[in-house]
Amino acid sequence: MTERLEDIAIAMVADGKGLLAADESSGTIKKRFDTIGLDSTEESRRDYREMLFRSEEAMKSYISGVILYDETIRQSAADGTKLTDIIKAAGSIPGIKVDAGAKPLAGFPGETITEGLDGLRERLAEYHKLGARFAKWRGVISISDGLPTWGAVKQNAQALARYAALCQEAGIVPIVEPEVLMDGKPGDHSIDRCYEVTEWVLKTVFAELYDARVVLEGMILKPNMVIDGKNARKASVEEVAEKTVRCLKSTVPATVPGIAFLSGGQSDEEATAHLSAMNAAYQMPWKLTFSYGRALQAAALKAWGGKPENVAAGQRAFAHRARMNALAATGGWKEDLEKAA
Ligand SMILES: O=P(O)(O)OC[C@H]1O[C@](O)(COP(=O)(O)O)[C@@H](O)[C@@H]1O
Repeated sequence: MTERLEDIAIAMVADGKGLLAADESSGTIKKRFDTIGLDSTEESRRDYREMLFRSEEAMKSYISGVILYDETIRQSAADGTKLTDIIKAAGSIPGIKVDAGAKPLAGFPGETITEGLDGLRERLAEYHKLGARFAKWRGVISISDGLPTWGAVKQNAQALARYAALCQEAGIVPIVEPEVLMDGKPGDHSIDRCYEVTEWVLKTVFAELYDARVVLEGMILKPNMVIDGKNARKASVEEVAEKTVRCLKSTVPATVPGIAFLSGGQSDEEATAHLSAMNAAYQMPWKLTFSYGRALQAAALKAWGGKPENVAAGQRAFAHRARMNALAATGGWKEDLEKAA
């Protein structure tokens, strides 16, 4: 039976479910493990991710898909079961990060271009065999005086579009992630500047997707929220929700089935509150859910602390955050639920 891209995309944003971004590259996972004083080794990375994927209740009820890293999609659990089989057994879909990271963009000081297009067709064919049914590529846009430039916005959008077209050719749903950083340097930009840049970036990305003949029904968008820079004042939850929804409505075609936000350095509860406020207050043509890395994992990582005896505590922390975000995906999260837990 052939799997239709449209059906995979719809399943990825099923009601009250969202994506777990567990695709930290080696450098990023090392940074995360440093916070709990744990060495990043092939085994510790496996143990950590196995703990998350074996959180049965959370995976079955709240997580529609998991974004994996190249190492993880090939890894097996301590008992020899493939990690992808654990994910599938929970009714969740394995996905894969296929970009090779953001590298300095020649001629554009302070800006980056995401690499990884060379050989991508062949890699996608292999990932499909390994069980991946969706992929992810992240373009990174920084805000500072005079940045971003048109050159960087355009080149990142073109790379995202070429990646997305290759994914669809391979029967893989592309998650298109153009991230306007909130925690870049200096990070003191206002929410209105974030709005302006995000709108520009999304308009450019959808123009490039159109030129590349990407089928919008078979993709998911992973954007940043419209939010103040990390070192600026903090807008209210209502303001973030209103500006984010307005920006998305003016840039994202209604045929896109779903939008799954990145958390980008927001605290766990902020990321949940913002998502819930959008879903509670606005009518939208697409599903709005989460594809969080840090905001889904930070509490679990801390509770686990790299110790086998803390696996159950880590899983409880993960299940709680997954449930809170699943509620937010339908607008039903309340602050009291955090306190009660
Ligand atoms: O290691 P990388 O490639 O820099 O990716 C960083 C992370 O950014 C994300 O795109 C979003 O994560 P956050 O929700 O933590 O911002 C994840 O999918 C990914 O793991």
